[in-house]
Amino acid sequence: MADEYFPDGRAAALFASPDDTLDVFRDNAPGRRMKRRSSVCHLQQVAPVNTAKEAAFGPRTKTKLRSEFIDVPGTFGVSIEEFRYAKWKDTFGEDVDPHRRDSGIVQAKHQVAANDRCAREEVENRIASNLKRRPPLSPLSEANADDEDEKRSRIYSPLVPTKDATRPALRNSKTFQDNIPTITLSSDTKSASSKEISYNQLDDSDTEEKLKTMAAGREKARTSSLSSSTSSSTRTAKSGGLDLMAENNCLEAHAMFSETVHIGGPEKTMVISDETMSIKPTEVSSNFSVLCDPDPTMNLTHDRPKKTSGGLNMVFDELALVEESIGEAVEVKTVSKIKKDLEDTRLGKSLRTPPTLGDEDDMFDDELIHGHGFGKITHGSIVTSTPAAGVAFVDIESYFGNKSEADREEEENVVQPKFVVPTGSTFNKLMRRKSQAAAAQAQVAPPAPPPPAPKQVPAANSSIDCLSDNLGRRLSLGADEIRAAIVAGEAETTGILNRRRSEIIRKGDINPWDETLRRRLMATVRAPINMHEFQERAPKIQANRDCEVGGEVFHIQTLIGQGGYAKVYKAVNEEKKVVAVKYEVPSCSWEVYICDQMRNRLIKDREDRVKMADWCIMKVMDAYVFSTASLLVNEYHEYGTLLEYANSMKDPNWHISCFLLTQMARILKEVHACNIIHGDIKPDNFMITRKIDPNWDKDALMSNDTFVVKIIDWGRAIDMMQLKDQTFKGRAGTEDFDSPEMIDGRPWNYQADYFGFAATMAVVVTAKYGKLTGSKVGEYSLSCDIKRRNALRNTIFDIIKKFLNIESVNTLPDWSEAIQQFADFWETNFDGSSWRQAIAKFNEVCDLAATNHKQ
Ligand SMILES: Nc1ncnc2c1ncn2[C@@H]1O[C@H](COP(=O)(O)OP(=O)(O)OP(=O)(O)O)[C@@H](O)[C@H]1O
Repeated sequence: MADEYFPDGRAAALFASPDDTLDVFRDNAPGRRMKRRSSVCHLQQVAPVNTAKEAAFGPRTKTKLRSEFIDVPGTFGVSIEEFRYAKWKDTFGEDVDPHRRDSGIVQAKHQVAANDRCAREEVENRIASNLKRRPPLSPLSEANADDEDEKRSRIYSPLVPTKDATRPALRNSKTFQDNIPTITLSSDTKSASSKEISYNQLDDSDTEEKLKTMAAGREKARTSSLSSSTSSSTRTAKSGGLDLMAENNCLEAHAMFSETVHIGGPEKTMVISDETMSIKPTEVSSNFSVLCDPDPTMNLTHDRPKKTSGGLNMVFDELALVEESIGEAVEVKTVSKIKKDLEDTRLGKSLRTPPTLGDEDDMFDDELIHGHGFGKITHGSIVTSTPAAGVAFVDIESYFGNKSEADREEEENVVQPKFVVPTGSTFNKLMRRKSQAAAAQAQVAPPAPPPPAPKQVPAANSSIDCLSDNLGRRLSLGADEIRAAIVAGEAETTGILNRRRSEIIRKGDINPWDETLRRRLMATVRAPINMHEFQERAPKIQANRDCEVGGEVFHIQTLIGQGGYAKVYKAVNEEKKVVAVKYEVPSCSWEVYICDQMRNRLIKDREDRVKMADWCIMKVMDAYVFSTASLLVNEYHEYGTLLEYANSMKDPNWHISCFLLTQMARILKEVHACNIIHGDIKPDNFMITRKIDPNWDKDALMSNDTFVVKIIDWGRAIDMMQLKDQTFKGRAGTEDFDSPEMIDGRPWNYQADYFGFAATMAVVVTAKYGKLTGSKVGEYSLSCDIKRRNALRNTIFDIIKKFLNIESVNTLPDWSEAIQQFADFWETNFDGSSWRQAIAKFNEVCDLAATNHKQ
């Protein structure tokens, strides 16, 4: 192509290194995701085009390198290695050694010797012959070179140079120059040692000259590099197997800094972390999140592998499979295609194939052999909002430094269990809620006698066994504690047993949380600008420690929340701003995507919605997505969640309830209008963002300037934009927040949020979870004890009834009607002085929460 487009022979000058050629295929078209990840391209993508005079990188931009090379329009000439190195130096307030600006390890000048020229010729011949041998690559396949296989075959540099990275180059003395052995590098690593390497060194003046020309522009730089017959490229060679950096006497630097090193065949990936280096085969990991159905009629044997906490709440049921119907006709073409693909994936006996219960033995054998998916659950699988597919297995407990169940049991054999079950009511709350670390802190429960030791629990009861495991997964409590609670009669088992049959996603039905589906949907839009992806393992995170991610240092202060899927820490960033860092295992780029989409769709063509987006929708400031976990940096909200508010405010004035519920309904109306189902609406997923201004009056109810709640936790959201009218079957997964449709096994989509809203209303007004009653549409209700004196009582009951008894996906209630009901009531019954009293009380509770969170 180069020859075709540059017939005057300039091609050789323009494409001096293989990476230059790769740049040609860079797919940077607007609206498309950046595919190519060579260092330069990556930099081009991440570096903002800076039209201002000020350097654009980071708060403490001291590194000249940035302003010279990165912060210029077009941004060429600096490798990611240098950028990382510069950032690393910057954390110590240091600049980059000018001698190292070019390749990182450039040393004394090397006079080009005759044998160097020969070596270069040989190298070029080799490239030419390699190119001839290989079938021509289409531009498209080059552009897609960032696909999974290609990624696996790369090695990524550590974020900071290893300790060896700063040692001087091995060959830098003048005397050495005369005796330089000549070795030619080849992609054939086996024979590489027998080949000759050509060393090509630059001296300081050369480096300076190069820096200038690079800053002046790529074209000039290339021309000058041709004339001086030296290459300033530090970028890595790929397909041709040649890395011209070898010419720069940087072989060792390459190994340490290079973003990509190929070793052996494509099946081998060398992963370099900060301290370790291991070679592991490509892992195709699948986690289809299959749970054990607690139904004893499933004939599960007791010697089956024991499950511990983790996994997701989907059960494949053999009866359902027999009477399987493929679900509803899918109208949208993309949906049917996706659906077919998903089915193919399953039927194609891939690792994602959910085993039927009829093949249960095989299923276990198979997975134990392969050591993935279901087999993983036996080791204590991951609880996640995102069904984990394609990620290496990570035991969340050990990841967070907790003990495995096996370890615990071993310990229990030696020491008597000492955990204390809190009193009934508090414990039952614990059983129902997952995310209440902060609330729990505030409540000091009196100790109760220890429950019977887990060993004494009749293990033969598979139903209870499985049930406890299900609870363990759902509620993030230790299975032992739950089992003990069940034996002690403290756990609510009936409701769960009743709901058992709905824990099914039948073969052929779309799983809205399927990772493949999510990836396809994500691939249709550009990646969120604030998402930074890394192939390395995530750094561990601990309170009172600093944590460096993507060149940014956070001082982690305390754990402020722990959900089933993540731990949330309060942290301080480099700008001394307090932030919330959500550490999720495995990594969840979906939440970043959906927040980004939600915001974009909300404000699209609607300037007036920006405020609402800012106040009401979780905004991910930065997302660091690693291979094992993700860190989402969000604004920190000191006033806690609606759950904490409800706990502190037992009998709230109707004004404040009406104010909060109306805001929730208004937000959800917009969420649905953006074709997004949140999927996990509950009081602990609404953060209180600010106190209520005592000057706000009657019109505050419907104003766009008075929002005080924000929806967080979008990990279970469903993007209906492309799944238009699609329905699902199966449970959403949060105990007490599964809608009647899920329980009945009826098709659902937006009903999940209607029910979540109804259940949240009950908590906000009564500080208790309502229990779902009734067994068919028309009869469903929530048993919640709203005080008779609460003037809003009837309105709330009316809305609950409507939202719980939705005939079908085609008769979804209108949010506007519910909002209007609240507004009408407010209008008729508003009393200024009660409202002000209610505000004072609300603000008091906020202050209390803020004080608690500070401690
Ligand atoms: N930005 C924030 N500021 C303050 N606290 C927060 C913030 N984000 C989350 N939290 C706290 O952490 C808890 C858990 O967060 P989140 O719901 O995102 O995690 P999760 O693991 O997805 O939870 P769940 O199991 O409820 O789905 C929240 O309920 C809240 O108490």
